[in-house]
Amino acid sequence: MRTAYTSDQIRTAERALMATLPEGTLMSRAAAGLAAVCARLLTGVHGSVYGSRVVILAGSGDNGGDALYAGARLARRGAGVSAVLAGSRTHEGGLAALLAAGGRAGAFAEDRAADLVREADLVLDGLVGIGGSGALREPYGTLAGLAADTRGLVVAVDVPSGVDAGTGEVAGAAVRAQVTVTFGAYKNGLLIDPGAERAGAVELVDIGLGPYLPGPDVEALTGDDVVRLLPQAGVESDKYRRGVVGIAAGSDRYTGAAVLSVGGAVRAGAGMVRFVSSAEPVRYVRARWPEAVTTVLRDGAESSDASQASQAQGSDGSDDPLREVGRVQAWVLGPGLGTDARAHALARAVLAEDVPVLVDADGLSLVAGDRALLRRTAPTLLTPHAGELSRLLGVPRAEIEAGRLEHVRRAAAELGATVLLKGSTTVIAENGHPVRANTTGTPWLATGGTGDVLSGIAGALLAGGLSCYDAAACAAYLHGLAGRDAAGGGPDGRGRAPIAALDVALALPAAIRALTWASIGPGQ
Ligand SMILES: NC(=O)C1=CN([C@@H]2O[C@H](COP(=O)(O)OP(=O)(O)OC[C@H]3O[C@@H](n4cnc5c(N)ncnc54)[C@H](OP(=O)(O)O)[C@@H]3O)[C@@H](O)[C@H]2O)[C@@H](O)CC1
Ligand SMILES: Nc1ncnc2c1ncn2[C@@H]1O[C@H](COP(=O)(O)OP(=O)(O)O)[C@@H](O)[C@H]1O
Ligand SMILES: [K+]
Repeated sequence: MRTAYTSDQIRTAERALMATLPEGTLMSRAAAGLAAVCARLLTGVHGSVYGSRVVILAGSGDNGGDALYAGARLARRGAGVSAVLAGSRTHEGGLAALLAAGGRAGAFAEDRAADLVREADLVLDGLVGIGGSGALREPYGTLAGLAADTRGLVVAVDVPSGVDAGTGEVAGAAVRAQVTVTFGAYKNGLLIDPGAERAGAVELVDIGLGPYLPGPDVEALTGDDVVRLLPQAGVESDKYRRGVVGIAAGSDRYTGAAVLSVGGAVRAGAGMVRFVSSAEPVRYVRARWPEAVTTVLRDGAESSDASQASQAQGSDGSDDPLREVGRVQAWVLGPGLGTDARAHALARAVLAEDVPVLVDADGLSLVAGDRALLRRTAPTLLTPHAGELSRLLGVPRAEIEAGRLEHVRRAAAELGATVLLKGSTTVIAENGHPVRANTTGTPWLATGGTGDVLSGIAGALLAGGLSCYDAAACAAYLHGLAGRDAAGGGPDGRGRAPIAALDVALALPAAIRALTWASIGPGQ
């Protein structure tokens, strides 16, 4: 598990640790770790530290201090180090160390800074760290812009300047780093977009903070965590014990969503999928996924697919749309369902069942219009994208995208459900737990229908016995991994190409296999 913290949590832990150490020890550890990473990167881009050009963007606080001390270490190894002093003041010890090591420093002047940054092999962003707040003020904003034009690498110190360390929010200009060297522990903003995307690859330098950290504010599953949580097939398994997932999805207008949701469930390892819908989507689902057991709903009544079951409309004339469907351990409700009266009746019936229900897409619109549907005893997992959450919370979509952490938490609290907010970083909130941020995925997943696949994956895991919180996090992880694998290729697997949603479902077993192999190793 990767754990992350707010700035306040980090500061409290740092204070407790500092009280046990001679002054300056932590900054010295931080600078040593930072310099070691920079030396490795410089060797990669320049061939050696000696003779390389390093430019430090130094702000007024300790973040600038870290950068200046690290710069001193690099200067002693023969790098040409220049610092642009951008703040109203400068960390005195750090500046003295740099100058003593042969580095140079000068106050910010735009033309000079632009020339230095452009020609640098490595730009060290020490403008602000966890002490930053709000949009970057000048000249920091200008320097963040200049860093984008360097031909060298940009390395952020602790967090990319302009990224809110506690939330990942970016209020204006922000540094975009290839590598962020962070101290003591991950900060939330390194795991959640837009901040995560600005951070690039994150390297954690241990400064001894571990014992002083509280429970995390945000966490991210690793591949090993996912393997440990995933339901396994064993000798005692049968299709019922492995978990039957019911999927109520699709309409005559939207048949594809149903095919994709069922595909996600089939390929993620459901013991069995029971699919309920009107005639058209049932036809498509049966053609693509013969594994699914289907039930056709017609005109307020239902009749089962001739190949799978008998006539559904009972002699008692009951209008329970689920009466003939058979038992399931969890439901997926919503992809392509429509929002008409019949969809509403089906939603009411599914949400009345005493099993976990995942609500997605049109199911979320129905719930937004009738919150009473969420008054249930069994757990509910909602999987909105930002637009859907905007309707559920009555908050503009842009605000949700800019503040994903705040809004996913608020949704879980207000709606009394587990909430998985989709997007460039998928985040999952459940009251009383750290928010989980997903670290897999690729922007190529931004294509119609991939969310439907996700609903099926999570539904299969719910039916397999995982809690909403674990099912959501594992599904997001596997979905991201399968998306990446489907988009990837080429000799080293690092090529990227457009994908279709069905590719994600098809890539699932191989992605799970590779993950399991990596986690438990061959021969287990
Ligand atoms: N504590 C520890 O044990 C350890 C801490 N460590 C390091 O210390 C870092 C935290 O240092 P910190 O507390 O000095 O804050 P920091 O991030 O440098 O910036 C604060 C200054 O920035 C400014 N400023 C703020 N917002 C701004 C904006 N939007 N736009 C422009 N300027 C803005 C503001 O200054 P002012 O406005 O007064 O000029 C404020 O005073 C941490 O990230 C890590 O790198 C490591 O050495 C390990 C041990
Ligand atoms: N920029 C992005 N980077 C990574 N993943 C993304 C990005 N944009 C969207 N996704 C993922 O793609 C999926 C899209 O789901 P959704 O918006 O419900 O689409 P649809 O309704 O067409 O199925 C989600 O899992 C989401 O997290
Ligand atoms: K920084």
